[in-house]
Amino acid sequence: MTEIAMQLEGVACGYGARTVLANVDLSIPRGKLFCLLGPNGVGKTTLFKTMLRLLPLQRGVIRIGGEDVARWSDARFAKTVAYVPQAHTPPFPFSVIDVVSIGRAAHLGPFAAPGASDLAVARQALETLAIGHLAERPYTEISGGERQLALIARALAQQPEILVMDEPTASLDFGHQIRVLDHVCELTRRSKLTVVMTSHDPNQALRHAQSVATLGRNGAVFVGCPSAAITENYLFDTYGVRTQRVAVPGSRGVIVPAQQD
Ligand SMILES: Nc1ncnc2c1ncn2[C@@H]1O[C@H](COP(=O)(O)OP(=O)(O)OP(=O)(O)O)[C@@H](O)[C@H]1O
Repeated sequence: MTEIAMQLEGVACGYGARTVLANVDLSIPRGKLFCLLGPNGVGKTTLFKTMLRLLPLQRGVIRIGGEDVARWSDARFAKTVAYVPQAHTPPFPFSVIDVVSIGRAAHLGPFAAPGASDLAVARQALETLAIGHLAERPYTEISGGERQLALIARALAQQPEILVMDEPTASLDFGHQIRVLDHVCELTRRSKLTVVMTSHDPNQALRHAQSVATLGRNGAVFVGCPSAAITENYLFDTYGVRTQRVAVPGSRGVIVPAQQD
């Protein structure tokens, strides 16, 4: 039986009196990569922020390991769940290694500074993503893609059980897109890390995810294996484009725009 890392039951989320998604039920399997697909503005980030307790839950329950997280302390939640937000512009010129070391905060006592072992974990996270050479550079003076990689390194340095990533590869070059997702997939197998991410690329979900949730324009959620969830009908209904899946040996295939006559 599949073990569930995170469960959403009848979740409603939104801003103030406005509800963006009204009734979401999701079971996110432990030790797998779970990808949420959906059009712009449908509510993916809003749902993630609610799952991360950054927005108040309007209705429903969110469980981790079967426990209602509303009862968890912030410290326990921070040790368990790491978040890679969409790339942002930082206010202060911290060095990259300082930014990544912030990921260790959840493991330190109050007011404690990162020690040598924490810095080693942070450096390892940078090396893993092939950006060790940026360690001493000011975070404000690196490229958008490099900043995105640093935020992923910060989340990896946190050594969470659940890694939530909102469009983690949006500003990454082709090679980094594949390497970052290959690496987190490897962590799902090796360390039973659970990865929950959004993407605008159905091929990314096909290649890397074991489970996919598709959000329709009406807020309807379908969850299944990538091949069952990412159908030509879903892509047409959601994005208004005709596609076809082309068979590629050794993979789940590749989705391409359908030929226009
Ligand atoms: N801070 C906010 N206050 C009020 N409404 C917001 C806020 N942020 C987003 N929204 C609205 O909530 C809805 C869902 O936005 P959200 O950012 O969750 O969409 P998304 O699916 O992540 O989109 P995208 O793929 O474009 O990133 C949109 O209508 C958006 O305009």
